[in-house]
Amino acid sequence: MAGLLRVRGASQVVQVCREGEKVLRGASMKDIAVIQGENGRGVGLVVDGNGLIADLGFDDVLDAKYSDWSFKETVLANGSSVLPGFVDAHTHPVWVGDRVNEFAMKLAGATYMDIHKSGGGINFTVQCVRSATHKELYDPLVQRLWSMMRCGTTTVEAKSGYGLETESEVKMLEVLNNARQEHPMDLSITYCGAHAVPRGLSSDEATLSIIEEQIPTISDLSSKGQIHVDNIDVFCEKGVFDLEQSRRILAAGKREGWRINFHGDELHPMGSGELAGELEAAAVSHLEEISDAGIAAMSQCGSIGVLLPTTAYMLRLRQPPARKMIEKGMAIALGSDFNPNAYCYSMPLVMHLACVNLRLSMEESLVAATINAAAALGLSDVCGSIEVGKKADLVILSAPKWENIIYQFGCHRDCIQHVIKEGNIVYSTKEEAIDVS
Ligand SMILES: N=CN[C@@H](CCC(=O)O)C(=O)O
Ligand SMILES: [Zn+2]
Repeated sequence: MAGLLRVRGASQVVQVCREGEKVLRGASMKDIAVIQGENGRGVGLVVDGNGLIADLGFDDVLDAKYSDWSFKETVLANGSSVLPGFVDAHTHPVWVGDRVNEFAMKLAGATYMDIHKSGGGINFTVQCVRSATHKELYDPLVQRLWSMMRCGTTTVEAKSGYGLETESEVKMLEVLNNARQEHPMDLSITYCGAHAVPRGLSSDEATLSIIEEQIPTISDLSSKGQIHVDNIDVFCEKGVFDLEQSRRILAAGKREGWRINFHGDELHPMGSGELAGELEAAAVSHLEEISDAGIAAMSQCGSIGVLLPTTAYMLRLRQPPARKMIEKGMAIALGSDFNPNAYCYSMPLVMHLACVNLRLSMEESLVAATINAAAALGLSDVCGSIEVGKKADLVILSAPKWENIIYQFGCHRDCIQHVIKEGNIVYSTKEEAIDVS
């Protein structure tokens, strides 16, 4: 048999879960599955010709079992830890136009909405994206996907939302679809035409244009196989789209078969958690201002809270009540929220912030950045853990204990040795550890 990859000599393989769990809640978030090497016996795994995990365990056992397999490559993990590739459950990676000046404004006391109202924020990016060509959007997107991959991310949710009218939203979705074909990163694509109210329209007029024009056009293009959309998103926020407008837009997206995954309860309590329960949303992001009733509704319907510690940190917001969510049995995931307001694509840094500011343990952070983030995107049957039959999406560290990827904050460049996507080595700082046969 011909396999794609053999990884051997690791100190530990951090599976995260091993019983085919689709999502972890409550106390089970603390109890991650790890195969630990012992007494000089290394551990590793076998990847089949389709890039899927065929087996894992002690090297001597795997060597005997797969002695008649040949492998395209072997990674000698050399006493280091192997983790699942990270899943980033919330990003805005398609944009042009520099907004570094807004950081100084924020440090001087401006709020997110002050910047938005003064002509900066989303509407500034919208202006730049509307006048950009396909290539001008595609090239930086691809660079950003590589940057994310070098931080260990192998699957990412990616939104449109800087077009806010049909032609430019379609352009953004086309750019994302092209990247999905051409880049090794797995993308879950989200239509976010309700990211802001475009200049010149009221929020009611924008709602109508989304429901009567944008969604039908995108739906038509997807039924012709020209673009693919996985999720629908709305920025449900005071001064943007209110609860009723959000309900109408999300319900219209749901009728198209798109998964509901929206921005809610970020700056003001909007009742977004409760709306998620009513619409059976797959996920809601931010949730700094979620109510107790919202937590109960999301726990009840299995909707996943995607927490974004970079944004709460950058904007000095109240932190989302992550401990309460876990106690109440609500599933939580993590995302980087990479966008021109919060310029961070590093999931290791996101996990670190989640530990310090959201008070998660390192195990809970890892679960939220792998299997639960995959669940938020409906992908936890194919990625998010190291289990037989799943994609061989892996991060191999330079350290023997996995916790280093969170502890060594800002140091992922030194801590990550190899990133593997479906059995192919896509990034490596240690070429000499790769044996090509
Ligand atoms: N809150 C709304 N959207 C983004 C910000 C996008 C932007 O400022 O460009 C977020 O998730 O943080
Ligand atoms: Zn966002």
